[in-house]
Amino acid sequence: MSKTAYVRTKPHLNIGTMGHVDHGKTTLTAAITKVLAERGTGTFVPFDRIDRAPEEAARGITINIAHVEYETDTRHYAHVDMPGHADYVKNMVTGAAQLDGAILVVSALDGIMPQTAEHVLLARQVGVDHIVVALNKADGTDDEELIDLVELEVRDLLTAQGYPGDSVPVVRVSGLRALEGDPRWTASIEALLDAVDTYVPMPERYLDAPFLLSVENVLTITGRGTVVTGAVERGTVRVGDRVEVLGAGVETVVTGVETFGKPMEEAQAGDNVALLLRGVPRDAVRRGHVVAAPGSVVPRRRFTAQVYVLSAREGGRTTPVATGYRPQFYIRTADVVGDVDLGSAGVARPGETVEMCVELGREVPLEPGLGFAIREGGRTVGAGTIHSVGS
Ligand SMILES: Nc1nc2c(ncn2[C@@H]2O[C@H](COP(=O)(O)OP(=O)(O)OP(=O)(O)O)[C@@H](O)[C@H]2O)c(=O)[nH]1
Ligand SMILES: [Mg+2]
Repeated sequence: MSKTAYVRTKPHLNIGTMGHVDHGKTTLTAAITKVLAERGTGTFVPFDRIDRAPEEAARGITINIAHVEYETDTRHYAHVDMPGHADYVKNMVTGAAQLDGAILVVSALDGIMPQTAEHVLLARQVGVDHIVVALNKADGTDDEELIDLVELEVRDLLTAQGYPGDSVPVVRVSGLRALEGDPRWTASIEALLDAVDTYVPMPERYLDAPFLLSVENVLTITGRGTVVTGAVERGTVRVGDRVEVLGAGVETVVTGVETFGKPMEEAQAGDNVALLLRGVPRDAVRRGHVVAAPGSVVPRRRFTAQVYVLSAREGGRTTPVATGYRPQFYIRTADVVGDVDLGSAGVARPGETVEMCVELGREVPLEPGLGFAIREGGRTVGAGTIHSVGS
């Protein structure tokens, strides 16, 4: 590989924008890259380059297209811009699973909307412990009291979902005006980035654990082979390492490691990477498969979990679920059907937290503490954490 190598000079964190459709996530993402490009620690990524479809970008070993990278004075960030449309919550779940922190984008003009609440709930469930709020479109009104009300509403929502709503940073911004170069609003983006830098702590990285990466995307590079992309959940990986692809049932060797198109000597827990795998046919690997150190994880079908069944108000079901219920389970990047057994209780009503036994339709690597979402007919109906794992 002749490209400039990635040099690890600052701690790396994964961050993302989430929030209701049209509240300005992509505009804000573009504005952040513009402000940092002007500081000299990033490259400007225009709106239409962030918002394009993944198929259009499947060239070279590259990261999932919704990712951009930038640096502040103290950190290197990979930033994923998550779509707000309900159909894309699945991406949100799997994307959020790897976030060290999130920027919740709420339009100051519209306030919290159904997907604002859904994303916060999912973020909580998949273990995103730190949220910074961008009250976007603050250029659209002079009515500070209106924005104060929206801020209160957002703080209440965060508190209700178990976040410290009173102390979460809430920054009034305008992605659009900052993109246009308006100094007042450029400063608002600086303030947002400072809040992210200081409020989101550097997470603990399990570098000594056996390597594990859950596959987000699979690409083919003509003449070179199959590439998988995703975030390294734990451990490290280098060119020449043997790995197992769970789900595909193959063991192979990593022949290339890159981040944002730059070769890396070693990828570590927390890094967003692309791995070139020797001799693995393109159609053998899928999103949801797990690449891991050989023999380090055992795929399972059964587990017990504590599950919160979303209320109708949160976009969940209006009727209870019962033993025999068969929804989709979103675990890491996998999407698997599963049979629910509610034991002696037999039913769970929307708004309740219950214990359940689940038997998945196929084996996936499972472990206690792993979070997941339950989806049905294109919407999230539950969120849980695995307690114990069976056969
Ligand atoms: N006035 C104003 N409009 C904005 C601002 N940010 C975004 N917009 C407008 O809001 C609309 C939606 O912006 P996007 O950035 O596409 O929103 P999004 O959240 O990425 O939308 P999805 O990806 O579809 O969920 C566009 O017309 C933007 O120009 C802002 O700060 N102020
Ligand atoms: Mg968008």
